[in-house]
Amino acid sequence: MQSGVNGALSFRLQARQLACERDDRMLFHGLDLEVGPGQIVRIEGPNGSGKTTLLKILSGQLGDYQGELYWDDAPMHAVRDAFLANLLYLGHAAGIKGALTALENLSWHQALAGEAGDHQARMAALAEIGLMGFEDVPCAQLSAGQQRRVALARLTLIPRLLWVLDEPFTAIDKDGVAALERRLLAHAARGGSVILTTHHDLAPLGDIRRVRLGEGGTLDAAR
Ligand SMILES: Nc1ncnc2c1ncn2[C@@H]1O[C@H](COP(=O)(O)OP(=O)(O)OP(=O)(O)O)[C@@H](O)[C@H]1O
Repeated sequence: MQSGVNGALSFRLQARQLACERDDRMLFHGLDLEVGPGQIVRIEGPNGSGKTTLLKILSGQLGDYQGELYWDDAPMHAVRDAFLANLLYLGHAAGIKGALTALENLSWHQALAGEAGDHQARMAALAEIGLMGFEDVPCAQLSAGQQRRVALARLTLIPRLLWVLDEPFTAIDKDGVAALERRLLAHAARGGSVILTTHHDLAPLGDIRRVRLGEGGTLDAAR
């Protein structure tokens, strides 16, 4: 597996026969999934069907499930650090600290990711996401959509092959949705991959695959 988006890429996240139960209810079972360079996978399903739970399992945040995860054909537990070095996870909540400014939040996230980063790059990322002029405002004073935009600036600042995005379009306006769709496609075109959930009706996102979680643990996979 190569770790640079600009290099020749070959990586693979595989899930085999995943199953997860919550409160005596099977969210999903028998789930096989494979994601590699250039692919976008959308996890679909009604509220409570297990989409967030699945994304957390796939991003290594939960251990209480059945089945196996592999990164580049190696069991996840054996290559966890290498996997995490290639992962960018954006959760359902924006993950922004309200007391910090947009710039400070980005510095903080870069530090957490082990990325040095610089002021100029952060300013450019905020400009790209439409937040020029708001860089020194405490995020608690930004709107929900602006806070989400600060979170999304991490996609620019923290280079990772695999993006796992839980409802990334939440609170984003129409232009922002279109810009994020373009960004996802561009990431895939450069050889990255995306696993996402969204309740939005998206424009066709290239060669997107869909995995649908249903009530009672049913599972459909369709293109
Ligand atoms: N830590 C937990 N402990 C117990 N039950 C949980 C836990 N986390 C989630 N659940 C339950 O698992 C089910 C699936 O939750 P999850 O958040 O994965 O659904 P979702 O498909 O992402 O829903 P939504 O579309 O509303 O975001 C829900 O019924 C939820 O109550």
